[in-house]
This record gives sequence, C-alpha cells and structure tokens, in this order.
Amino acid sequence: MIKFDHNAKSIEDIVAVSQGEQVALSDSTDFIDRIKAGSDFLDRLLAEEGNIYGVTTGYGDSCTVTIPANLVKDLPQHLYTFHGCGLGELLPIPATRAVLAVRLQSLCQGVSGVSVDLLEQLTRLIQHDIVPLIPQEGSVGASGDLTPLSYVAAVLCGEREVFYKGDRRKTAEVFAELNIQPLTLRPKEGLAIMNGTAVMTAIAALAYKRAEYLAQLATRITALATLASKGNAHHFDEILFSVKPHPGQQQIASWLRDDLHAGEPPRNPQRLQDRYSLRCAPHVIGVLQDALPFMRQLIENEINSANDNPIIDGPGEHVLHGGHFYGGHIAFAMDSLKNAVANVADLLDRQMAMVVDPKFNHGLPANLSGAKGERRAINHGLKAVQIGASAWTAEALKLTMPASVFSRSTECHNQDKVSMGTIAARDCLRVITLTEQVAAGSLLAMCQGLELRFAQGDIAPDDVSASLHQLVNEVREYSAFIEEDRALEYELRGLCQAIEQRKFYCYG
Ligand SMILES: N[C@@H](Cc1ccc(O)cc1)C(=O)O
Repeated sequence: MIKFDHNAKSIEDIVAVSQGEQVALSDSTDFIDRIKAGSDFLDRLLAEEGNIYGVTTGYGDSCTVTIPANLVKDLPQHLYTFHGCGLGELLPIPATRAVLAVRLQSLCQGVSGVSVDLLEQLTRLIQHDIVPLIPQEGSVGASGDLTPLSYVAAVLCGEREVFYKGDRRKTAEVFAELNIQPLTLRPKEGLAIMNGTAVMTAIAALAYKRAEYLAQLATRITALATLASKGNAHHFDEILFSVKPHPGQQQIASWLRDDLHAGEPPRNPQRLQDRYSLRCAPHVIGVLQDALPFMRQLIENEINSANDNPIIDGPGEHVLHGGHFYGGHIAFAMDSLKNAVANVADLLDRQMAMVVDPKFNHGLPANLSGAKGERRAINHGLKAVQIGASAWTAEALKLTMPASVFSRSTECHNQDKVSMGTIAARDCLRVITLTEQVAAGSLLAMCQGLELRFAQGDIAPDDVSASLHQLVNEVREYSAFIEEDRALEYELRGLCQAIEQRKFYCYG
C-alpha cells in the first residue's frame, strides 16, 4: 500500500503502482490543510480580484481573452474537450496507472490549487483499477502532456472511455455501476491535471527500472559469452580497473570477476586480447551503469515536483506564473538513456555474432548447432536468431536520434521552445524493448555455447560459478538446448517477457 501525500515517492513506488499495488490518499490534517490552503486562496482571489490566468482568461497565447463571469465554470471542461485529439496507439494499462500515480503525486505537493475532492477522485481511479484510454501521440512535452492528460481529466468527470476489468467501457457506465460521482472541475483544475509532465515521467520511471536491470543482465550474459568463446577473464582484473575510476564501470568489472572466478592474472595468457565486445564490455555497460544515478535523480525530482502553471502558493497568497510544465529534464534523461541502452544492444549483438561464427568462436560448431553426425548438414542452429538480433539492434540504434533537438515553435508561437520529452520517453521504451529482445537471443546463444563447451570437454561444469549455472538453469525453464531445428518464436517471447519482468536473478 502506497500512501500519497506531499512526501517524496521513488521510481520504485511508481513502478509498484503501475503493477497493481494499492494506494491511499493521506487523511492527515496537516496534508489536508495544505491542499485546502491552495483551493481556498483561489476562491478568495476570484471573489476579490476576479482575474486569474487560466481561470478567467483563455489558455496559452489566448491569455489575453477575458472569460465572461457566467462562463468561467465551463472553461475547464472546454480545456479537456478541445484537447481530446490524441492519436496513435493507446498507452498500455501499467503505464497509464503510472501516469495517474505521477500526476497524483505532483498535485499532492499542494501548490496547484486543486480541491481534496479532485485528489480523492484520482485516487479512486487507481484504487478501483479504472484506467483511462490514453492515445500516446500529440504531446510536445512542454505545455505539459496536455493532450494525453486531457483523457485523465475527462475520465475524472465521467467522460470518454476506460479499461475496466479487462473490457473497454464508457466511463459513465463504469462510474454508475460503482456509484462514483463524476467530478465537476473547479476553476484551474483542468489546467492542474493537464499542464504537467506526468505521461513522459511515468514512462521514464518504467524505462529506468528496465534499463537498470538490462545493465545487470548484459553483464551476466557477457560472463557467459566470455566462457562460450574461450575469452580472457583477466580483462576484468581489479588492479586494471582501479586505474580507471568510473564507479559504475568498476561495478560491472567486479560482477564479471565474481561470475568468472578470475584470480591472479597469468603471466602468459593464451589469448592476450579479446575483441572489444568482450574486452570493453565494462566500458560499454559501465556507461549505462554510471548514468543510472543521474537518471534516477532527474526522474525522481520530476516525480516529486509541481510541474504545473500557474503555481498557487496558498499560505503566501501568490499566483506564480512560470513554465514548470516544461519536460526538458525528462527529455534529456530519456534521450540519454536510450543511447546508453542501445549501445548495450549493440555490444550483445557483436558478442553473439562472434560466438556463432566458427571463424571466431574458437572451436564451437557453426551457428552453435547442437545436431550430431550427418544431421549437422540440415540443421542451422541459431543462424536466424542471430540475424534477428542484428535487425533488433539496428532498429534500436536507429531510434537513438534525440527527440529534444526537434523542438518546434507551436501554439501561435507561445510555445516556441518545447521539450519533446514524451517522444523521447516513448522511443526510449521501444529501444529498451528491442534491447530485451537482443538479450533474449543472446541468452539462448550463450547458454547453448556454454553447454556445447561442456559436451566437448572444453570446460568442466564444476569450474563454472554457481551464479552462471543458475542463469543457465533459469533460461532452460523457457527454452531447452537446441539439437534439432525448431521454431523459437514462442520460447523467445517467453524469455522477453521474463526479462521485462526482471525474472532472472542477477546481482541482487
Ligand atoms: N501550458 C500553458 C497553458 C495552455 C493550455 C492549453 C493550451 O492548449 C495551450 C496552453 C501555460 O500554462 O502557459
């Protein structure tokens, strides 16, 4: 159970909610007073001065338009209605639950001028697992995720559609069934829901966890690849890495040493220098590992921020106009993360290319085929999986073009510099999915390679660390050693799902 109030939430909290963890809204008087201070101040200001941006004016470039008093109450509904123009695929359900949690956390900071009723309604959606249908496209990520978040606003008010208990339903029907009253948005509340970075930030939180796991899994795959290709474990030597003090890179090298039991480096190693995809693995995966703490800081700061405009300082009685809906930090995090992750895809793809190729694999059969005798002639082992990995890697690399550099001036040049953070986040998630596919193919190849070494008597099973045996055993629950050709799609899909769900035990 995750309690929402003004206290900070971690990436892990958001991921837990995305996966179904239950939530509650704090009922502490301190918290409720904090929220009420903002909405009460807005009420007073409206009564006394009668002029607040986005409440009695049009939005964005239309802020010079004055709203007649009798139409002020209709304005929030117009905001989410005219933004109901999202296109593209729907956001998956877990990501949408994360969006709800991220927006709730931002509004809980108590500086968006919203009512406790609104926070309760948002909490109710998560509690009943009522998930708005949100089309993914149409946000420039700087006036917040206005268009996708309009779907959250509309659903809170009983409009548009939701997923509920596995079905796509009209929100109004589901609310009626559960006796939930549609919300009528108060002045400023439409803006408060929509004028922020919740969609890109939610996707970023999910991407972070998967990328963090990929750094570990790629390390363990590299250990298997080193054994399968008779590589030199002393490339990961402790003294060697002590003189290049990137902590993440050192961590990867240390994990590799543990997995490979590498002891004192021999004076005359048989193989002096492996190719870079083995020798420089800590230098490639290490970039991702070293980037993670900074990525976490960017994402968690955004989760715990008031990303809205205007900011309502209830106790101090200020309405502060700014640009906190601008998703530049998430855009940078996602543009950078996808680059670091795609490099890991490329590394694994190169390792696989080496291990399946009898010109480079130091004595393993072509394509790692496990077939025997004359049947070798018709069996092609992992040939097509390796071709697939090349395609998945190319697609991942192609998507590394930064989105943030494609800022367009939009909305009558009011939004003349925007973040494109949501596009960056969606690309990052796609790059991660493709890299997980490459990792799945690599797992098949490296487990097969190691077992072939056992069969050929090149390596004694007892000389291999328990951690690597455990990974091979776990992989074998999804896919057996390949002796005769078989169509591997469903086994690969199973492995991909297991990777996405972080099922294979890595380094704790
Ligand atoms: N994000 C804008 C408000 C806005 C809202 C909706 C729009 O369609 C455009 C602009 C601001 O706070 O300044």
